[in-house]
This record gives sequence, C-alpha cells and structure tokens, in this order.
Amino acid sequence: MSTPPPSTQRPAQILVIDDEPDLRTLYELTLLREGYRVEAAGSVSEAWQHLEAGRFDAVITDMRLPDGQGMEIIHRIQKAQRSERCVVMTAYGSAENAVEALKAGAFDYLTKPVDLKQFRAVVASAVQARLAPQPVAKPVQAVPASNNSADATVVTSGTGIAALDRLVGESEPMRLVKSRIAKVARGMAPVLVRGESGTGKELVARAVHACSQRSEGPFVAVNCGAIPENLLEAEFFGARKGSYTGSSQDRDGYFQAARGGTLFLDEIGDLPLAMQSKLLRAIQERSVRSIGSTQEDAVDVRIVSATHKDLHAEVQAGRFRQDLFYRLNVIEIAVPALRDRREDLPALCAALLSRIAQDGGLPVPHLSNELLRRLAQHPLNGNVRELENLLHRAVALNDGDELHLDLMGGFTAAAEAAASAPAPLSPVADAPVALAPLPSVPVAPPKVAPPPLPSDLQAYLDQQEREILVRALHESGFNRTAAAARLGMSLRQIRYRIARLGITTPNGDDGASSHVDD
Ligand SMILES: Nc1ncnc2c1ncn2[C@@H]1O[C@H](COP(=O)(O)OP(=O)(O)OP(=O)(O)O)[C@@H](O)[C@H]1O
Repeated sequence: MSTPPPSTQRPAQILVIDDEPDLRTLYELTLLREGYRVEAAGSVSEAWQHLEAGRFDAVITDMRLPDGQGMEIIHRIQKAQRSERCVVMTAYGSAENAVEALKAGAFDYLTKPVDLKQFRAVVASAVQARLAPQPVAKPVQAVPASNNSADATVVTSGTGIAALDRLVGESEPMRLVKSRIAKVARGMAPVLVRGESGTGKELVARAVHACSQRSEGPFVAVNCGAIPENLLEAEFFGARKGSYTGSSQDRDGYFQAARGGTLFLDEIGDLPLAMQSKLLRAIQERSVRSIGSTQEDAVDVRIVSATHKDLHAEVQAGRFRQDLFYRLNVIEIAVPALRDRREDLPALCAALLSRIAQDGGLPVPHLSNELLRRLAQHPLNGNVRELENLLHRAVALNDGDELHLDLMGGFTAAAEAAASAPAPLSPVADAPVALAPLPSVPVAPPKVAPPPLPSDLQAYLDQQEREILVRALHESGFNRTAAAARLGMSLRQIRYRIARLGITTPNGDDGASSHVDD
C-alpha cells in the first residue's frame, strides 16, 4: 500500500522519464492522484534539462531511451552528488540491468510491465526515505569513505554511528567494512554479508539497518537454518486462520513484520531449494501471499542476508539458485576473519569484557598483557564468538577482579580436551533419565526404587533434552556444530531445539530463530 505525502509537508516532486507517451501519461496521472507534483521527460537530454532547472525528490526512469540509457541519468545524478532518489524500470527478465542500476546507486527498480500498485509503493518508499526528517536529538557525523570510493564522506545519523561503534575494531579491514556499510545503507539494494562464522555478520547487518533511512522501522532477524522445512512458508509469509491444523488466528510472517524496515536472512545458504524459489518470487514481486489467503500483500522491506558458505560454490553444486544469488548479492560486504585483523584483539577484548561484566553485574576484570599475549597466540578460528566465549568462561571461573593466565590456560586446555575427547554423551534417543549438572560429576549409583512417573511427560522430556543440550554446548565450548555432531544431529536440528527450548548461550543469539527489534 502506498503512503501519500503528508499534507503538512510540501508535495514531493517527481520526475518521470519514459519515451512512450501513453506510459508517461499513465505514470503521471498515477502520481498526480497520489498528491505528488510531477514533471515528465521523454529522453535523457530532456530529463537533464528538468534536472538542471530544479530539484526533485525522486526520479523514475525507463532504461532504454531514444538518446541513451537511463543509467546515464543515474550516473550523472551520483556524480553531481545530487540528492534525488532514482528508480529504474527494467524490461522483464533483464535482472542484470536492475543489478547494475542498484550498484550504480539507484534506490530501487521496477520490472516492466510495471504494476501500478508496486509503482506507487516504490515511489512512496523513495519519497519517504528522501523526506524522512533527520532525528534532531541525534548527532550527525561524517564517516570516512573507503579509499577506493568516489565519495569523500558519508553522512550517518547518531543511531548509525552507535551501531558502527558496536562493531569494535579500527584495523584497515574493519574500517573498510564500516565505510562500506555507511555507503550502501542509503539505498534499497539487497546486501549480502559474507564471512566466517562468528565474525560479526549480524552486527554488520544491524549497522546497515541503523545507518539507513529505515532505522526507525523494524529489524527482523531470521535464522534460515533454524526453522523446520515444513514451517518455512508460514514463518516467512504468514498464515490465515484455519489454513492448517492448529492455526486458530491470522499470523503475520517475517515479511509482514519487517514492513518499512529490514529483513535480515541469516544463514541464507541453509534455505532449502523449494523455499529459495518462493523467496525469489517474493523479492521480485515485492509482495507475499499468506498461506490460505487469496490476496497478495505488498511489502516494503529491504533484504540483508548473510552466509558463512561460499554461495558461488553452492550455486555450482546445484544447492543454491543462481537467480536468487544474483538478487541477494547486489552489494556484498565481506567481514574479515579475526586472524586477518589481529591488531583489533586488545580493543575487542576490552569491549567484550566490559559487556560480559555489565551483563553479569560484575566489576570489569583487569586484562593483563600476559593474558592478551596468550590469546594472540591462540588460533581463534571461531573468530569473535570464540573470543567472547573464552572470555565469558574466564570471567565465570574467576574469583578475583583480575583474569589470570592459568585460569585462561586451564580453561582453554579443558575446552580443547573436551572437544577432542570421545563423546561421553549418549545420543538423544538413548538419553539417560538423570543427568549430571555442570561441570560433570560422577554418575550417581543406580537407585533401588524406580523414580516416580512424571505427572507431565512432555515437560519432563523437555527438561531432559534441555539438560543434554546445555551440557553438550558447554562441553563443546558453545560451538553448536560440535555439540550437534556429538549428539548425532545436524546444525539445523540443534538450532531448532535450542530455539524451541529457549536456551540462551553466552552470545545470546541462539534463543530464537528470529527476533524483531523495533
Ligand atoms: N567487531 C565486533 N565487535 C564487537 N563484538 C563483535 C564483533 N564481531 C562479533 N562480535 C560479537 O561476536 C558474537 C558473534 O557475532 P555475530 O553473531 O554477529 O557473528 P556471525 O558472523 O553472524 O556468526 P554466525 O555466522 O555464526 O551466525 C556476537 O556476540 C557479537 O556481538
């Protein structure tokens, strides 16, 4: 649904460029009816005359024009550092054009033949982004752009600056990541965040949202690998009352929940092929149909996805749709592994320790140079998450206000030994009735009388399962992959169980397959 410009503001000014007079008139009338002020042009040169004569909030252009390409207009607007938001209309099936335009700085694209409902929605979103008032209370700051960027600086709001600050690290690779975030946040182009597990991809996605004009809207994070396959469609697109057994009321999906904001699709490489097709369709059509509904609902969301997998290789192997890959990967942000930015270690340790101490209501422990040196020698292949877990354990086992070397060394050795030792846990199906609390204690001798029957079998079994999972996670240094392997499960299965049982891990993001932050 489009949102007409608020009556208290001046009407937004739109320039429409199309060489077909009938279409031009149709677009003009549609926009006039929405309350915008509209000017129209039929060629690149005519469009430029309008642009030289005045300012617009949005420019909607066809790709193919008699004297050139719509791309030229985008390039000129970008080069002149003008503020107009550009939307391109591309022929159906020419996804490369849309991708090229988004890369060149277009705000969004429409596929021809243009659906007028979508047309109104995309223009409204471009205009709103342009007219959105800068938050007065929040300082606005210039973030230095990367060396190879054409821009000198990118202006970012206070919310954006705070989110960028949460990404600790001033090494060159991290500075490049931050300047790229600030630069790409402005448009609607899909962003793919790539990097090893635990490098901070979700933090990057949150920063993209916070630096964008959508920062006041919701940020919906979905762990694609954690949702059972048969629930995916309902979770993504919602379901109407009665559409499947047990659905007693209408339920929105992630797309509806993220309206006006950002939908973060984490572990996108884990999405099954059937769901990939449905996601592609939703992204292309910008609308979704809830299960059991006959109606398509327009949704205005920006997609940011993340993966630790090599999606190119996944495409080659036939496990990931190439067309979806191109749609999601318009802009790529590669998050460096910790081993490639070792100089960030002291700042990261300080920030993580202070966060851990604050969460636990404890004084911030002292980080000695010796401890830092030991940490620097540790491979840290699990990246910042592993570092965070190591510090978490060190704080938990600490009895003074200073973290000691042997404490840390002791923990590291114990964790490594636990990870490589033969699994003492039984598979879930053979789960023992009583489990030792953490840390492991000898198994109690068998009791003579059998324990009483549980009054609530499901709650009892859930409790058993929770204990096993918590124990496996502890013994695997909170590495979910290792814990899953020891219990004979896939990563997807353990994630689902962790979410179902509401287990929280030190990094705190395992308790749910999705979460919405407003
Ligand atoms: N640069 C950083 N500064 C501060 N904390 C960080 C940084 N990078 C990661 N972290 C912390 O490390 C943990 C893991 O980060 P995050 O979940 O964003 O990683 P990820 O790459 O998305 O991992 P995965 O691929 O396993 O989902 C989080 O607790 C996060 O806050």
